[in-house]
Amino acid sequence: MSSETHADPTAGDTEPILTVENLQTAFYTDRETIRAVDSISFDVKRGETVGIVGESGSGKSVTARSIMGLIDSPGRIMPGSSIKFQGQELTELSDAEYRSVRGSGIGMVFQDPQQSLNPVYTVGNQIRESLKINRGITGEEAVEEATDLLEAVGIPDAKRRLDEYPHQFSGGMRQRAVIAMMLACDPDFLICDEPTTALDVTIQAQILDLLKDLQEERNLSILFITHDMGVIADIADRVNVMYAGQIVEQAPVEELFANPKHPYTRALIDSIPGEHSRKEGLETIEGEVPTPNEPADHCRFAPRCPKAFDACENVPPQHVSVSDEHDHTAACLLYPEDLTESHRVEKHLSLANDDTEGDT
Ligand SMILES: Nc1ncnc2c1ncn2[C@@H]1O[C@H](COP(=O)(O)OP(=O)(O)OP(=O)(O)O)[C@@H](O)[C@H]1O
Ligand code: NI
Repeated sequence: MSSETHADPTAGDTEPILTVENLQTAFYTDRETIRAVDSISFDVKRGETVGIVGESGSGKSVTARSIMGLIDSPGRIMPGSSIKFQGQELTELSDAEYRSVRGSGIGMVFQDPQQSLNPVYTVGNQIRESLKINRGITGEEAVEEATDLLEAVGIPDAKRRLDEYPHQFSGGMRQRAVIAMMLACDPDFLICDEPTTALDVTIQAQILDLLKDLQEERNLSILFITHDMGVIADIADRVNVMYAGQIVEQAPVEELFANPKHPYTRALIDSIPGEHSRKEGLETIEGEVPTPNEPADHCRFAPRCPKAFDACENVPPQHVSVSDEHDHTAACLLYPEDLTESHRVEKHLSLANDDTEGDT
């Protein structure tokens, strides 16, 4: 079950543009069922940047691909999952309807710009093609619009560079060109999956600044995916921390860094290079994310958790509020802190039962 939102109903702008509820995406391989995304819920409001952070294999990209309608066999979005974009249920769309959402409503920027650019066409050609298909703009008007877009993403000498091929662009400029191509669809929503991971830190900072500027100018909503807590601190308004297919903590960004609650979040923060580590000393997290190939009837982080106790192995932690002031939840049997251990365990068990009843 999702937590109640406390948004002021009169404040139209705080209405979510994207609401993901109970999203489950599984891959059915010969050997096992991989629950890559295992019942996650979060939303994104207009004009804000929501982050998803977690180590490799935690399910970040599968979440993005699920929203974009890009899950192919042997993957499947399970019944009971809901992805609402601007009020429209995306999980029920036909392929053709989904293509039109991708062409106008939602744009996606990947880590590797090559994935979005075709090496045999000039950059200008590709932007003009997108303008034609998605907005019906052609001819001289398209050339002008394409030039404006390259300028908007900070590519110098834009008019000339329209005639160049992707390989003539540096990595950072190529990623800017991809962002320009996404903007050609005039999207309301941008999903960025590790867009700066392949770039060196200076260029990375420039791209993050560009995204912030574009967001402000165009009132874009952004879902930003990264494994890098430093990048999250820089760009996100609210953060979802993901582990083995599940969201383990949700909070506004300052609150998350000031008061991290889930032991996994603490470990992630402590592993930021240069951050002086906490007394409890978890500078790096030992081990790796397990493949989520079993039902989540326990805490998947327990084997790596310094605070785990017996119940963590057989009780599925549920999201509980961990702050009086902020919209901040953690799925961990250590909370709510003011209860005794046995009462906490009881509370999580009862929330888990409510949840399965709600699903049937
Ligand atoms: N096509 C597929 N077939 C089988 N399993 C898959 C497939 N795609 C993803 N998975 C599995 O889903 C899980 C989540 O993968 P995902 O790519 O979403 O992780 P991620 O958080 O994006 O990691 P990274 O930081 O490495 O990009 C992994 O266990 C992965 O092996
Ligand atoms: Ni990924």
